[in-house]
Amino acid sequence: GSAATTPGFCLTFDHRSPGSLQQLLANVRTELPDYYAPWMDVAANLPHLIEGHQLRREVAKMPLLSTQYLRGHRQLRLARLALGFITMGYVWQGGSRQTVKILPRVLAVPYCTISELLDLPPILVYADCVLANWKKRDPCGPLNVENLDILFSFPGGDSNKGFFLVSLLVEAAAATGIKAIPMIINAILHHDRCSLETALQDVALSICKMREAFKLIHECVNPGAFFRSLRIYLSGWKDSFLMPEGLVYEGVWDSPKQFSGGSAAQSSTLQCFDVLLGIQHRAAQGFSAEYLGCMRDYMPAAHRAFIQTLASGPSLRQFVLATGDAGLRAAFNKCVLALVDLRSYHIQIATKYITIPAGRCRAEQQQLGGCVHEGTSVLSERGTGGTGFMRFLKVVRDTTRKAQLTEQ
Ligand code: HEM
Ligand SMILES: Brc1ccc(-c2csc3nccn23)cc1
Repeated sequence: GSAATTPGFCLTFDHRSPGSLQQLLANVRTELPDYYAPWMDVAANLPHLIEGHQLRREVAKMPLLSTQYLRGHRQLRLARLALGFITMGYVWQGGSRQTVKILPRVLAVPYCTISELLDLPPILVYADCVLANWKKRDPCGPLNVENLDILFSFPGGDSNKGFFLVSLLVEAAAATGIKAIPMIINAILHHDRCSLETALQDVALSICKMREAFKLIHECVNPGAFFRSLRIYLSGWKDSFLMPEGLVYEGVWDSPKQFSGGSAAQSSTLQCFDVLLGIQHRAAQGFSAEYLGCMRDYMPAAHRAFIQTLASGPSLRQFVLATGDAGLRAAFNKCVLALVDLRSYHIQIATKYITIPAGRCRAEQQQLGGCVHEGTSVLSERGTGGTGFMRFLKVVRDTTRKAQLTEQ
């Protein structure tokens, strides 16, 4: 791997290490030993079982399997992915009206055992359903929408696939920018302005490519399907009015536990670029600064460690300012502005896919007098037409914009 080696400060990419950022691109193994067929069959059939109201019956028939036959990081990630989808389906299959308060032991025991081994919370996270939920149709083919498929899905049809795969492609576009980070740290430690400027240009280009990949969302995700179905399943049970105590993990803990619903604040790449550029997000409308920080506990341990190491390393901002070099300042600001553009584009997407359908849904509600079930994930702002998360997204975008370096 590439490493910035100096006493006391070492940033490495070990392509072999589990959870490395490169793991995103390595083909996830799509099969486990047959012994785990009961999990894989239910997870692979989830939309059908949920729509047919058979999921609970299927889970009741499940044997309590041992996790000892899982070999290595990839199999643990795949087993966790399958159990995560089943768990979310099991809790939310009845919408917000009949939520489940107890996760049966045949799911809870192995799910918590594997989550403990992977140092991840026993709830579906971004690293599961975006980073590990894909396979190439043709293993030798390219990493693009035509040659990719997701492994597991919730009800909501192809919009699931679109949402998860487009997020994956945005992450994949970030890879070159992430790889430039050790070079940036190295260049700072060696006062090498030329290499630093080149590496910053790589980061800016990579973030522009992320925005390009983002455009695929329009042809791959249908707003209505997304808003109505998928987002409920990403909801969590922390500070949730639907599950005020949280979820009982039967056979694991005897009191209910709370865990946050899925959020892309769990994406390590955006948090890496924020830390690299010294962008600190402070409290914003309902989402406190620690919200972004807490979400690091919902990332793979290797990603969390990488961000921590980056945050404790030399400050790029201070270095660029100290040189007083206009070229470096310009290269730095190009990275910041690329991030602002990406977040602005993302806000347009969130408006099209949540705020507008939410408004339409509320109008229907008023006519029908009924009340559509609302999840509790940030993707499904209750009743407020999404002002909560929208303000959060705008504050994060505006904080990014303020991070530009001005002439001292
Ligand atoms: C239909 C498409 C999408 C919708 C409706 C959507 C909606 C949202 C919402 C509501 C939030 C704020 C709450 C939260 O963290 O979950 C959010 C955050 C976020 N989303 Fe998405 N999103 C979409 C696609 C994407 C894609 C493709 C990416 C690419 C990686 C992405 C990256 C992020 C990031 C990084 C955050 C955290 C806030 C930030 O760092 O700016 N989103 N999104
Ligand atoms: Br779990 C889970 C967590 C996050 C996401 C996701 C991918 S892109 C995006 N913006 C907001 C959320 N989000 C999907 C599943």
